[in-house]
Amino acid sequence: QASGNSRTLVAYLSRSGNTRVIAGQLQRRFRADLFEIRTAEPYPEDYEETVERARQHRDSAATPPLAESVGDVAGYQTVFLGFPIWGMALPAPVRTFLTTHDLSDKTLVPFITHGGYGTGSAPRSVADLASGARILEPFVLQADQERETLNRVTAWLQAVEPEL
Ligand SMILES: Cc1cc2nc3c(=O)[nH]c(=O)nc-3n(C[C@H](O)[C@H](O)[C@H](O)COP(=O)(O)O)c2cc1C
Repeated sequence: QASGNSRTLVAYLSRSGNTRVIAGQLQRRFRADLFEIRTAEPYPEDYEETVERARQHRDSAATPPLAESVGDVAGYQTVFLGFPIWGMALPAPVRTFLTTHDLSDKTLVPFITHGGYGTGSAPRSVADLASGARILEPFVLQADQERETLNRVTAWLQAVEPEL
C-alpha cells in the first residue's frame, strides 16, 4: 500500500488479476507505491453476482465507499491508474477513487484492460472526474474474460462428469 517516499503512485482495481499484473510491472519499473482500490463492502466472490452489482452501481452512478484512501496523495507527481472495463464503463470503485482523491496538476496515466469490447465510456469518465489532471493517452490491453474461462470449464465438467 502507499506509504513510501516515491513520487509515483500506481493505483489499481483488479478482480481476476489481469490489471494487477500490469500494476506490479509499473511498480517495479518506477519503484512506485502501490495502492489497491478496494471497497469497504467487498464485491461478491461469485462472477454473476459481481456483474449484477457492477450493473447496479453503473446505472446509479454509485460511489461505493473505499476500504481505505491513499494517505498523502498530494505528495505524488505521477499517478498510474489501472482498472478493468465493467459493463462498457468505468468501475464504480474507480469512480469513488477519483472523486475522493485530488489529482489536480498531476500527470495521470490510465491503464485499462477489457475482455474484447473496448474501453466504452471509461476514458471520458476519467477525463470528467479528474479534470484538473494532465491525462496521458491510456494504455489499453485486451485480456482474458473470467466469463470465458467459466464457460470453458463448465463445458469440460459436463464432458468429464460421466467418467467420475
Ligand atoms: C463485472 C464485469 C463486467 C465486465 N464488463 C466488460 C465489458 O463491458 N466489456 C469488456 O470488454 N469486458 C468486460 N469484462 C471483462 C474484463 O474487463 C476483463 O476480463 C479485464 O481484463 C478484467 O481485469 P481484472 O483481471 O484486472 O479484473 C467485465 C468483467 C467483469 C468482472
